[in-house]
Amino acid sequence: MSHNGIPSDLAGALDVAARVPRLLLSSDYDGCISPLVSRPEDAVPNPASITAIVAAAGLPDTVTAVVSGRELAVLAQLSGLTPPVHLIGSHGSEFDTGFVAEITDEHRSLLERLIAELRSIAADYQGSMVETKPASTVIHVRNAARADADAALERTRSGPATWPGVQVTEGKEVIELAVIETSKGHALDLMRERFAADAVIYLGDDVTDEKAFAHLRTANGDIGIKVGDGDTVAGFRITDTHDVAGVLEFVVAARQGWLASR
Ligand SMILES: O=P(O)(O)OC[C@H]1O[C@H](O[C@H]2O[C@H](CO)[C@@H](O)[C@H](O)[C@H]2O)[C@H](O)[C@@H](O)[C@@H]1O
Repeated sequence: MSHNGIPSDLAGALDVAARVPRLLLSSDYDGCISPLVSRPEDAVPNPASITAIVAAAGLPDTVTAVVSGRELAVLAQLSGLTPPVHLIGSHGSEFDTGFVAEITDEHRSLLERLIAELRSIAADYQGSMVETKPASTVIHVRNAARADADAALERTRSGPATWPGVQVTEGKEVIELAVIETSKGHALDLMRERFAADAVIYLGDDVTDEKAFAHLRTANGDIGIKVGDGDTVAGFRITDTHDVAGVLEFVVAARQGWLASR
């Protein structure tokens, strides 16, 4: 280990990435900037991570982004982050300019049926609940007894998750059913191109973040950092949200030092 729980190989890679002409520093929200909690509406960000992201956004030629599964408005409210930090919601499909794909009446009608079906499933399993977003709905089972949680998830998998036109994402004690395709990887591609970033750093903890890791160009200096356990294609791993703050602070300090020395 070297700095703040950051493995030394990761610290070395971050030190190189911090010296590129144009850097995109990006992260997932839940499980990275905020610890996972029982109630989604209580997901408060780690203040150290917020301070570091805001500091990075104020540096020359440094773009910052939070790419979340959350609805954009909720992400903005929970994180408290504002421009120049870029917020991208709905698993990479919802920008401040709107959704990357049009949400049609047909999509909205399918979404209404999905919400009704998930609510009917959740009603049968104490502790489960349904979250609604503009292009998707989520069944949450974190607060249900294990057997109830498993049964609710299985009914979702074998029921509404099989309906035509439904995009399924399994996450941490959740299954999300969307009516449009989403990809954090495409969101990173768009950001990279828009800001002509020479390197991209991305931190994520969940299955949905694997699409982001898969779009990184690690041979060119991009860095993917998996937070916590689980299979991943990311090149590096750290333990928890405290380490996320450590990584963000490390990048800010390294880039400030490099910028000052030029
Ligand atoms: O892409 P993210 O920013 O990580 O968002 C993914 C999902 O996060 C939320 O659910 C997760 O966090 C909750 C609060 O800590 C937790 O209770 C739940 O079990 C987790 O799965 C959010 O509610 C979802 O809408 C996001 O898609």
